Amino acid sequence: AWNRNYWKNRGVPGPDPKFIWGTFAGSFQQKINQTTEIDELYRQYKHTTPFVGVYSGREPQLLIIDPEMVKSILIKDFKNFEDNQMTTMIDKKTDALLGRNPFFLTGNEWREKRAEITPAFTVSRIRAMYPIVDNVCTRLSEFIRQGPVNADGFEGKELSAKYTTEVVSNCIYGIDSKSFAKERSVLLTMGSSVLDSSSAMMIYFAVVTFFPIVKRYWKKAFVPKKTEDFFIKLTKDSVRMRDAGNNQREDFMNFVLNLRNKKNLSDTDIAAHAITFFIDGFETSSVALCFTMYHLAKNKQIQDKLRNEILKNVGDDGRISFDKFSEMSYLEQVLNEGLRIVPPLGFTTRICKNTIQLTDYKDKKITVEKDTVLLIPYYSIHHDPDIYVNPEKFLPERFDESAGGIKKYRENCTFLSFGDGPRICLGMRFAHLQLKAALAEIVRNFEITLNSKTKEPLVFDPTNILLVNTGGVWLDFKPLKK
Ligand code: HEM
Repeated sequence: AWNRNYWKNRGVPGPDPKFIWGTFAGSFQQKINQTTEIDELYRQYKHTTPFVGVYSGREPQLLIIDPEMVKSILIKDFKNFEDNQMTTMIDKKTDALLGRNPFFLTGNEWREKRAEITPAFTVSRIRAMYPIVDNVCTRLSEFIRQGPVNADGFEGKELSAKYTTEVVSNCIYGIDSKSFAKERSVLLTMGSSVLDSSSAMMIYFAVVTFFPIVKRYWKKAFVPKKTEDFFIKLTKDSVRMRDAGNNQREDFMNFVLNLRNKKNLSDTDIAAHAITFFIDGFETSSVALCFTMYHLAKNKQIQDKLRNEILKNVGDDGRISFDKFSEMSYLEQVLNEGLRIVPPLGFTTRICKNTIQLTDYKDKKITVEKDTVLLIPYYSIHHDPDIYVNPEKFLPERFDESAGGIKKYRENCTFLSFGDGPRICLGMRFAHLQLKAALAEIVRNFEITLNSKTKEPLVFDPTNILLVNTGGVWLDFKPLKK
């Protein structure tokens, strides 16, 4: 029988669950994005309780509101909350590629894979990859200059995905994926099909929350076989080319191949490392680029101020050198503000490894059982007026050094676009570089304006796990004189 008073009996406040869906009726039925549903609860319960009792289907979960508690879970008391909910959904045998991605791994396996891949993102590796990124940027602006297919603007997310796909394919596979064409490239189609499985995932979640036992017998493979084969073949071809002595460069594949020699990795291991970069990096980054351009289009003054900074940093060869990116402080603020106002991952989950006790605002101790899922509301924290003044406004200056920069937000664990603690995003530095390079390229060559086809206010697509505007973000790019 379903105990719908689970939280009430424990003295934890929360809305009454609906008969079938529990708390998140809108997202289960794919009518409302779950981040939006979580955000409504956050606003409703903030100040009254540090955590809200919710139900995902029938499964009791806890939505954490209190920032200090968020900090404990992600950082201070990490050992009790090492894993996210996805780690319980993926099976290494059925999903060869996702089953080797740190995001989906637990325990020692997670530690090992994470440690294996971390050195791929040192500053010196990223510096070595910069010429590749810079080359993709020149092709990006050529592509925009040719104009959209019809006179009705570019869709920002699709344009951004062309860019991030091209960066990834050049940095990993050493191939030009022909993303900058009117049609979708094969790689972009295949990459999207990895993530289109997010709909399949939601159905699986729904079944599993009603009948948890299913999880033991039915591990769903989220990556379609065709997609898996495509990426394994692509990797093998790329490895063969490298082994034959062609295409030697200090990119991501070069790092993985050195690793192979040390650790005896199989082709599938290599393909999995490569696809980690692809899956975890290409869509999150394209969401970030898309919404940052959206806010620049809506704020001409900010766009002009940014353009001034960028133009001062262009070298004699018309390009921007790697070191300049760490000197452009306004670009950094704009990017951080873009990531704050729409963190591509709107929330995350953590699982209690042991039974724990949490204290509420009346100093009452609440027992939280082992295996309970905790929801950490990244988007809501970013839109909390007690944390960010005027949270709905795009204000890069809030991150100005004279106001304490981003440091104070990081220290309080209130800037969470990349998560925090030992599971913080592995690709953060790389994401920063590729986003800054694209923004610098676009803003110095074009004036970005909003196309009236964009539906406002923004409504996050209920079928996507990441935050994406329903109907797209349509932008126009007016070429500026050189
Ligand atoms: C703007 C772009 C990006 C955003 C917003 C982003 C966001 C995130 C977030 C929020 C997490 C932590 C999830 C959690 O808290 O549960 C994460 C983890 C991760 N990210 Fe990113 N990411 C981005 C780009 C990238 C790139 C480019 C790569 C790879 C090259 C990457 C690789 C990873 C990996 C491997 C993890 C899992 C880490 C672990 O569980 O140990 N990400 N990312």
